[in-house]
Amino acid sequence: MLGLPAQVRACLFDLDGVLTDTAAVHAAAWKEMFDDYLRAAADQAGTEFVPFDKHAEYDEYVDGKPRTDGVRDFLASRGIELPEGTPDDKPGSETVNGLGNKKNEAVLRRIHTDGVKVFEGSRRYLEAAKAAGLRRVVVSSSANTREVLEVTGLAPLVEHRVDGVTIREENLHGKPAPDTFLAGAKWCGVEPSEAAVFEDALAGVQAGRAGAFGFVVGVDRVGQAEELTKHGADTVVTDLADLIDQAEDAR
Ligand SMILES: O=P(O)(O)OC[C@H]1O[C@@H](O)[C@H](O)[C@@H](O)[C@@H]1O
Repeated sequence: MLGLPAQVRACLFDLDGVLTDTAAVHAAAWKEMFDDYLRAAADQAGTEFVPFDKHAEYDEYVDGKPRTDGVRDFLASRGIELPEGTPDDKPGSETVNGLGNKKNEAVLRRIHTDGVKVFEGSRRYLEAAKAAGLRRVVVSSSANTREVLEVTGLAPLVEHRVDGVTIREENLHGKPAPDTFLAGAKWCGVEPSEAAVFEDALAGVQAGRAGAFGFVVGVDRVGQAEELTKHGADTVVTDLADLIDQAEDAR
């Protein structure tokens, strides 16, 4: 059904880059924050400023992960370790939370000024999944999931959210650990083998593989089909509507 194996009863959708065109918005906000930090650090140390690469470094160290994991993992790749701080640290203070808060200001500013675009093929897929009686949960690392689902009008198509707020409140491991997707399947009352994961991030398909889900759909928005397959995708599409079309063609 809908391009999924017959045993699948629940769909676990990532948000940024799968349902909404917000992966690039996040990447740009990360770059703005990291470049300010790296430039100031290089000035202070008298070393060369090496900017954040919003494609290669974003995909490898940041994409799909909870905010503080993204800060920590990227800085570690540059040999930098900062104190954790606390969630209410002033945006821009030199802690993992302070830098994360600054990135959040940047992403919210961009969301409010530029708006959020929904991938129409994804809206069509959500509607088809609802009509087919499949369970529908959004599983995202973003603490801004609720707001994004509301401003885009996708909220009524989604039954439940496991997001950055849930991760913090319930102390879950973020992607690439499978915990958030497992929580989504549990909420639906299905086994992981009866759930399909839809992901555009390498950390996300990796979580799908780690949780032994019934099917992992890699959504390739940036030309990384091969990497998605290597990290755990069972199939790769460029648009969720392709799955509907493939299923119709196969009839
Ligand atoms: O900073 P937020 O909105 O809580 O989002 C955390 C992460 O959420 C993921 O969905 C995005 O792929 C990442 O780019 C983002 O950094």
